[in-house]
Amino acid sequence: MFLRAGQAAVSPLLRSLLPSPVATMSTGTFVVSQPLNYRGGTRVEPADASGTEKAFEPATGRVIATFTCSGEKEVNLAVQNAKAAFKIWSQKSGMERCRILLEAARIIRERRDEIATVECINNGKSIFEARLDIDTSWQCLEYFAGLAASMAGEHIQLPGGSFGYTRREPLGVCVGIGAWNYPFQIASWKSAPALACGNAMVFKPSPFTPVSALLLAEIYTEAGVPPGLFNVVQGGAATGQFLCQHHDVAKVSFTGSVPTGMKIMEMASKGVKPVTLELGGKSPLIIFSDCDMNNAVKGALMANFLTQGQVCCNGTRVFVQKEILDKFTEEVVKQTQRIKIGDPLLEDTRMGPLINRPHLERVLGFVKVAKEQGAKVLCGGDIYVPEDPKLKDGYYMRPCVLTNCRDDMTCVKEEIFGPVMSILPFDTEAEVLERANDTTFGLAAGVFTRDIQRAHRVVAELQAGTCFINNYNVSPVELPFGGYKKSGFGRENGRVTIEYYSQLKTVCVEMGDVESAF
Ligand SMILES: NC(=O)c1ccc[n+]([C@@H]2O[C@H](COP(=O)([O-])OP(=O)(O)OC[C@H]3O[C@@H](n4cnc5c(N)ncnc54)[C@H](O)[C@@H]3O)[C@@H](O)[C@H]2O)c1
Ligand SMILES: NCCCC=O
Repeated sequence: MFLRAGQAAVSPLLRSLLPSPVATMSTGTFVVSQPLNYRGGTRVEPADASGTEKAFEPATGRVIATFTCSGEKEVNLAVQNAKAAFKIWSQKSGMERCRILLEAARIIRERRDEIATVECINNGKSIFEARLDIDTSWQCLEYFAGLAASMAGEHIQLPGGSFGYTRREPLGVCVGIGAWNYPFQIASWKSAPALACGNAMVFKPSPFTPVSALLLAEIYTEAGVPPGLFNVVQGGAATGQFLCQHHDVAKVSFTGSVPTGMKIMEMASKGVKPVTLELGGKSPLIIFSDCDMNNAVKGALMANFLTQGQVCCNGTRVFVQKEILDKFTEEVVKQTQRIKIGDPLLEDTRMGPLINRPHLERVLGFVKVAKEQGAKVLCGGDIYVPEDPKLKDGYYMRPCVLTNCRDDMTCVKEEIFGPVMSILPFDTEAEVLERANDTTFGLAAGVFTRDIQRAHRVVAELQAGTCFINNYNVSPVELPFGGYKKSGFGRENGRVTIEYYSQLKTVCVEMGDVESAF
């Protein structure tokens, strides 16, 4: 589908979310007037409320939706619907589930542009990036569709012809709670393995980005899942708490900050429910002097400026070996200054606005504190006002590169979650490893070097769940993703994720007589 810059065609699916008739979407025009909850295979207004929220278009600062946050009654209804659908879905064979998930993947692929457009409008990331997020979403559905058909237990021989076998069974109703930085991708990465294993899901998006999960729900229905298998409840902390405390919920998969993750774990512990926690990070990126400089510079930008720096696994502590510090820094600054900031729906934009005004101010506050603590701003770190008048109330800033950084500075220790890179010089491998690991987080890490032995030696020592060698922030769905230390536990993607959405039953079969102790 070919689109004019700043515009996207609208399919019937999306038109149902919009005031009709609408032929195209462009920045400053999108409004959602339809209900944003999804239950029992259809959009619904929640049965009760725990407050209201507004969702914004970060590019313009406009309100695009005002919606009711779900109360306990609505959460109960969503869980009941999921329970009913679970009974049907869990009885299907892996092949049957596989076919439906493949159909959902096909629909996402077909509607890639419109889903990406909604993501771009509600989140602020560039359309270029949003499309890549949608790609990793349908790929994830395809991947787990494939695994659905091949999930199997073991057969174990025992003495005297007796034997045992294991069955991999679904958990029941799983809850997914998402962050705002990858709204559609997070909903897909949680629901695809959950559904592939035979579970049902109630998903709660971030109240900042409520829209795209609804598109996923409609796609699942169109692909043929039973009504109620994937439900969406909107809301903030209160709605999330009703979900986590619900006695019919078997598992909670959470993506968000460490403080919220700790609360989720505490709530889940009361019902002895398993949790997956995908939390924050402050990841190191180590650039050795023998690196390929071009790739290392590109890697540093990939590690810091995707989605306006609002990426959990970003490599924001960029350790550079002293011999190449000046050359590397000069090139990173040059390329950072070239990043095209502006209307995220334009094809050549590579950096849109941050998620909202308070977050923009928080990120700018980190830059201010960094300066007070002695860091030097080499570029950016200030508000950017695009020329287009309709963007004047958007939440834009210039991407920032800091030098003169020390390990004890706030900008080096805390997750900023914005486009702020801290450059830190180092001398030796042993020294940089110790400094890289000196953090309570452990989500990701990266190393650039041409020395293959050093690369593997270093990643073996890095305390991080995902390590990149000579690249950064690529997300193939075949690879497990998740954290060490306070960045959480459990994994998303890769074969191992099946273990986090299923339980193992052991069946012991006696072929002889019972040898009783009595
Ligand atoms: N590791 C990962 O895969 C990953 C991916 C994306 C984002 N993140 C992290 O997410 C954070 C940014 O996202 P955020 O600001 O949306 O995080 P957040 O913790 O504020 O909110 C995340 C979700 O939790 C809900 N929530 C808040 N309080 C709750 C409570 N008491 N009970 C239940 N639910 C509650 C929110 O409504 C939202 O849906 C960053 O720290 C980032 O690193 C991690
Ligand atoms: N593409 C994966 C990013 C998840 C973290 O924010």
